Amino acid sequence: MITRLQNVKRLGAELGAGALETLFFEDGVILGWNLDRQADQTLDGRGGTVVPALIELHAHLREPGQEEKEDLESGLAAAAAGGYGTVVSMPNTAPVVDDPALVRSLIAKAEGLGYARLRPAAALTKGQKGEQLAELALLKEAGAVTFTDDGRTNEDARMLRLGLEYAHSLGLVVSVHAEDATLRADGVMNEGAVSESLGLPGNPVAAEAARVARDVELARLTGARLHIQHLSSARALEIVRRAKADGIVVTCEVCPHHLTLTDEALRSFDAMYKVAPPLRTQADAEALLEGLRDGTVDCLATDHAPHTSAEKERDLLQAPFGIPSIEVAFPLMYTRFADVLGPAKIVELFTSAPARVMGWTLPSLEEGAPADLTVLDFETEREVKVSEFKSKARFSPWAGEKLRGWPVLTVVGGRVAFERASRPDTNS
Ligand SMILES: NC(=O)N[C@@H](CC(=O)O)C(=O)O
Ligand SMILES: [Zn+2]
Ligand SMILES: [Zn+2]
Repeated sequence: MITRLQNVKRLGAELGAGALETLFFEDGVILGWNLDRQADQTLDGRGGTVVPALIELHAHLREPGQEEKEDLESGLAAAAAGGYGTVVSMPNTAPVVDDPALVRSLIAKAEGLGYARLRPAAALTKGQKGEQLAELALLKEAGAVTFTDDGRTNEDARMLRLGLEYAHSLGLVVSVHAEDATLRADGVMNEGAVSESLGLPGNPVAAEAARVARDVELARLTGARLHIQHLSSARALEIVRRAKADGIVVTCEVCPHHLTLTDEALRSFDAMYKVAPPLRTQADAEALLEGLRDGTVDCLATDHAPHTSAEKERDLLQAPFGIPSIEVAFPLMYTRFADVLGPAKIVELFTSAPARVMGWTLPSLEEGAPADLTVLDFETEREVKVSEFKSKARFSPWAGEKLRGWPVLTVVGGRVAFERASRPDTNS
């Protein structure tokens, strides 16, 4: 079946300046632009800008075992609504994804849903306990794309060393939640002036910086590919910057919440803002933005971490860590930072950049590439409405904010995975 996607612009130097073009694809593969071909189906891009579908390297989809928070269907539908065509899911589920059969069944189930593609991360250690390596080769064979004990920290340095070496021999990246658990202790927010004034237990920047320093040394030792997840502090970023200058193979991601929120938000005592690593200071957020600008930060990832409203309504000491953001990440980053970074750079940070981190073929809209694409509307301002979320987590730090850059059409493997109602405020 041939599909034509009409009325779309390509991302050029000047936003909105390009001519309206038509992109053709057949059976999930791009045929080319403006062809003289008959089509069986026509999609309308409504004047939006078409880019390769976004790639998410870090999302908690909670299946199996925590479906009250999220499941594959709600999580991948939410991802498609956020413009993503590919999602790397975290393995801190119940049970943990440390079993090749589970990896296979998750991928098979996701394929049947028709939303974003699932490319699961598997646990680095059995049960994410840090005691024994998981069966990395078999997990890779089953479809796991990276190994991580995210949700937990890699306290045993020797185990991480072994994991890095083994993963490297398989050609895969190890992704780490870099916080020293003993230093982080029972901290519920960033340790600093705000935690002191609120009398809440703090988690110091040193917990992250010290762990990043250790892990960078393990990357140096092994020559393996280390990816640091959700980097949150200026200090840790500086360590990555120096490591890169030294030629160490290390990559890192930052999350929208660490760029747009600070520990001041905790003055509300709202556990919605409780996340690991914690929201830091304005100076940290600015340093992360500079890291994006100068290339020290490799890509954006959401760390979409849904929980039930009941869980997040508990007090700060009791509530679980995590902020969901997969449905708003792109418009949020675009609206806040297009003037600093430029739209093309922001798109890159959500597309080629994560692919490069994982060592995947770079996404493209040229002939022969998979028909995974997203149409972005840079013009229409729409409000963040949690009632419209596909995610089960119907709360957001950005609820009520007016944003631009919303995905209006997401196509995965040539099939429509998401389409937004054409006018805002018509359906709610
Ligand atoms: N980031 C979080 O605050 N929470 C994540 C775990 C994690 O990413 O470490 C979760 O699974 O909820
Ligand atoms: Zn983590
Ligand atoms: Zn995470």
